[in-house]
Amino acid sequence: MSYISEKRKEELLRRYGSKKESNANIIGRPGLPKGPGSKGPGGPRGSIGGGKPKNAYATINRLLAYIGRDKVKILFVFSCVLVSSLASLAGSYVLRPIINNLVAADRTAEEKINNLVVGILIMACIYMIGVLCSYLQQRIMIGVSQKALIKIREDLFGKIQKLPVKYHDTHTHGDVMSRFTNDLDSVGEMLNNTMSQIFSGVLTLIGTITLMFVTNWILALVTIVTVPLLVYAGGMIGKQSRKYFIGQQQALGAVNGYIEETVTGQKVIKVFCHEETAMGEFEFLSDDLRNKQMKAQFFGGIMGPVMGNLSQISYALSATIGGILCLTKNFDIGGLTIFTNYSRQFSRPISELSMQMNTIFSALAGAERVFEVMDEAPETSDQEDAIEICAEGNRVEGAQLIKGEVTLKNVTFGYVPGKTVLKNINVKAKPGQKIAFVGSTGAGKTTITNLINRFYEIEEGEILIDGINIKNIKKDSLRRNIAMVLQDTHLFSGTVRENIRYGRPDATDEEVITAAKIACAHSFIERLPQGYDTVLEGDGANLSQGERQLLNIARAAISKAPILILDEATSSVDTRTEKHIERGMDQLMKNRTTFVIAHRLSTVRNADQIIVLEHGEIIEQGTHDELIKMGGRYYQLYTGAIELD
Ligand SMILES: Nc1ncnc2c1ncn2[C@@H]1O[C@H](COP(=O)(O)OP(=O)(O)OP(=O)(O)O)[C@@H](O)[C@H]1O
Repeated sequence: MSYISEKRKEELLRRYGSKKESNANIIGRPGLPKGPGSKGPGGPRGSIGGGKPKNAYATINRLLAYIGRDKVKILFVFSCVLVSSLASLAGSYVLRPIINNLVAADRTAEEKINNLVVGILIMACIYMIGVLCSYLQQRIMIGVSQKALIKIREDLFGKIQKLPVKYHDTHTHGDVMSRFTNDLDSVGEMLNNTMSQIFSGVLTLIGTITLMFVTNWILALVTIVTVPLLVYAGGMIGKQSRKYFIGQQQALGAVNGYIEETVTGQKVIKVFCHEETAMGEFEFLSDDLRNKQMKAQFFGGIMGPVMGNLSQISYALSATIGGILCLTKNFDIGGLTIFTNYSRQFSRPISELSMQMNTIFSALAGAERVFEVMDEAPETSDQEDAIEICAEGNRVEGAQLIKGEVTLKNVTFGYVPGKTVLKNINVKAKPGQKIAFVGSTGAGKTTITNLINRFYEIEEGEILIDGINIKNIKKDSLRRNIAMVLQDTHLFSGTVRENIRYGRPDATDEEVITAAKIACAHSFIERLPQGYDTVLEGDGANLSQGERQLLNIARAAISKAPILILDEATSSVDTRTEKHIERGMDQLMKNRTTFVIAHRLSTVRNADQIIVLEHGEIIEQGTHDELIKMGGRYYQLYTGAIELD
């Protein structure tokens, strides 16, 4: 194992442990072992931070609202829990007359056997009813909780679709994913088992104590003395196991986060020969997980034995005092037998409830994280009088026809308050014109395009399309009229044809091919094994970066939007291909108002206007020839006197 400094160790734990909570879900997550008699699938599996929920009461109410949609079924489930808990208590209670009958001196052997058979049959019936109710309760509850969970998942997914781009820009994918996986999992586990287990536990506890008092109040008082001890021990062990369980989940998150990063970064690791370092760091994180896991599993595992042993104290006490009462106070043997049974049983619900606290806490914390997303402000909704727009080639009834003139008037914008990214931007693009933005990295080029399609709202200035403020246009309609080719090429799982058609779902097969031809993608698609029907895997991993980009261009080409935004659209195709698709691009841009962002200045030479941005401000503006004549920044960039940095 290669040497890892203490500082790096701390860094690994901090960085990966808190980074991607979702990662805890990549590889199986061990839960705590089952509590004694627990019906659940193990300990809590909440989110890593699964500490205490912040507002448990409100969260429970919201969860109940989801579950409460099936009121009748819930009522039935609780009735079943009630009957099965009573059956388990009554089953033991029947033992009393059976034993008393067996030890009675005034009965014949035949009478004893008859009574025994009847007693056993009654007992069997009671237990059968209990088993049936447990089965029904389990089946129905799973149905109800799964339905509630699906609804929560749908609501969450629906909300994600409505969140503004800003939300996705400020939250890691891992964080969003973890709400769908870890957090919803732990909520599901609680809904599946915990609710009915708590109810059954409380009922069994109350029932056992009541029957103990009914059987013999003196013995009951003796047994009750041990309750505080049981509650204290259960609480203490539960607290410890909760603490170590969170540590275990964090360590697991760290291991999985490290795996994810090294698997996705395999090429870079190989290029820089970091294999051994990666192995060493992984072993360190793995060891840390093992240590924390051992503690978590230990505390999870000792709950049952400790509670069991403590309940032996009350068992021994009640057996001794009960024996004395039998001899001196006419206490019946049957009564003593069932009492000792109850005193043995009675620690079970307490330890079960203590174990459930882990699941409940992590599930409520998970539910809170889910509801947190649901409560996020959605994208600003359209104004009531917002209008629809359409272009000549794609007329929509009732929509205002636009030609595609785009005007930015005194636009000032910042992503975060106090940090201005764009300062007083004024641009006027006439219909069909090509406007190019050039400038160094971080100058604000992409930001301008983010504002035109309202990914972000501007505070100062206005953006107009054919004189209409974009705030007065329905967002859907606005975006339908702006086609974009983004820097990051994203393709969906599906065929090449489906991916191109994403730009306009009602496009015909011929239109798909025409669009591909415009983007110069047709010839490479033809060479694919199934041509247009080739299925793309994992974001188009079976294509080259340039080919992916050509599909993105085809997707924009198929749309009939009058405004086009090309953000580094040809950056990932080689110069030869770029030359090749130039003609296609010209055709794509024909009759469309186009905004081009390009690092290669040769591609923007023929633009109607070139806008040079520096630190969010326009420093030069004009045609290529004008700017060259001016001999300023653009001239320097173009002649290579300075480079874009
Ligand atoms: N979502 C965001 N939140 C906060 N700041 C951002 C965000 N996106 C961009 N920025 C900042 O805004 C500034 C302009 O970014 P922008 O992406 O517009 O630059 P660009 O000119 O397109 O750069 P490049 O040529 O590298 O793509 C940068 O300083 C960047 O750090």
